[in-house]
Amino acid sequence: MTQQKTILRALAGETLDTPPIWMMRQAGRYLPEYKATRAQAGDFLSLCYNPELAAEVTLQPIRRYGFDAAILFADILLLPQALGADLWFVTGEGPRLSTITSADELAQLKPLEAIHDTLNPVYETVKILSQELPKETTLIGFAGAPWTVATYMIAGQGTPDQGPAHALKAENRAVFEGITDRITEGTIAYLSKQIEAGAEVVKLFDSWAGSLQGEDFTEFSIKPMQRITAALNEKHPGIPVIAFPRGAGERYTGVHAATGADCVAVDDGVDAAWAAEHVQVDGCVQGNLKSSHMVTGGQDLVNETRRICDAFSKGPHIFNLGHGITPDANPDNVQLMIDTVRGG
Ligand SMILES: Cc1c2[nH]c(c1CCC(=O)O)Cc1[nH]c(c(CCC(=O)O)c1C)Cc1[nH]c(c(CCC(=O)O)c1C)Cc1[nH]c(c(C)c1CCC(=O)O)C2
Repeated sequence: MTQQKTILRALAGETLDTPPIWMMRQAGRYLPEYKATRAQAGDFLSLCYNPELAAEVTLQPIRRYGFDAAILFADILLLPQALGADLWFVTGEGPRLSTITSADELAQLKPLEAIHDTLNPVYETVKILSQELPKETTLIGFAGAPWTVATYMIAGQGTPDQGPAHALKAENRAVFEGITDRITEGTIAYLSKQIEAGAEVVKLFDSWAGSLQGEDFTEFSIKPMQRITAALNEKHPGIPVIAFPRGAGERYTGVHAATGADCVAVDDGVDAAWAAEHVQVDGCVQGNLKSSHMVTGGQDLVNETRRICDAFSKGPHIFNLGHGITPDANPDNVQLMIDTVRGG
């Protein structure tokens, strides 16, 4: 089968003259049109659960910039909510959830079949997007990886060092593993539905993988991602998986083989030349540009973009940032990055 979409070609292992490009958080608060649609929806969660408006914000950066991929507009914390956690967002601070730290609370989570009652609007967004996206644009679905989702469910919010999750892991391993297992099963069911609705690629965000030390990194970042990837490969052969164990450092080496992912996303904590030698050697890589360049722009942005393209030019590569674009970014700098990638 000949693969036309550039993102799918890179994910299949092809080295392209110009890397395809998309950007984490490309639909976000740095764009005035996003802020307008979010205001129309009322708040962030109402936007996530409104298929027409969620599809609209997903399409906005495609219209403005012509990225090679669109990422479904949703959030990694919708799955905990679907499992029964209360979820809300505090303006200027971030997410808040009801916490889960005991066997009783674990037993009260909803059964897997029930998650779709909450998540159906997300699948509806995917369906709209698969109709409305330009034919050359790849649609990426996503979920949080189990460790990262567990850190929020256990602490009830984002934490600098994921202390509460590490504490539960040390104090009550059975409950901790019960939580990560439930998230793993839920993620397989959630991503399967996204794929059935039209997602062509899925990405697992393990934003807090970096705080897992020693064996814990293998046990709680790599293994759950491997389980999810294997289950999806079996149910939906041919759908590529991108794994993003953020902050893995030198442990990025071997992540393709250990997880079975088709692509490994690297943050900005590793050098591109190092990642070419140690990570891209095993398959497609994505990421690495510091998102602060989207704020500062200028010649530094151009030089860094070129340096990353050069470092990854000998293998499959998807251009992206090392983490999400921030609200203070200048939309013109995004265009400068794209022009540099595409125009040299
Ligand atoms: C940890 C995490 C979350 N969500 C996500 C992660 C993993 C990636 C990462 O490390 O950033 C992933 C995510 N969140 C969002 C997407 C949509 C797709 C995309 O454009 O990348 C994706 C893939 C939308 C969002 N998710 C959120 C926003 C901002 C909400 C708003 O409009 O106010 C967006 C566009 C809110 C959110 N959601 C989350 C936090 C901590 C916050 C608050 C921080 C912030 O305000 O930036 C949880």
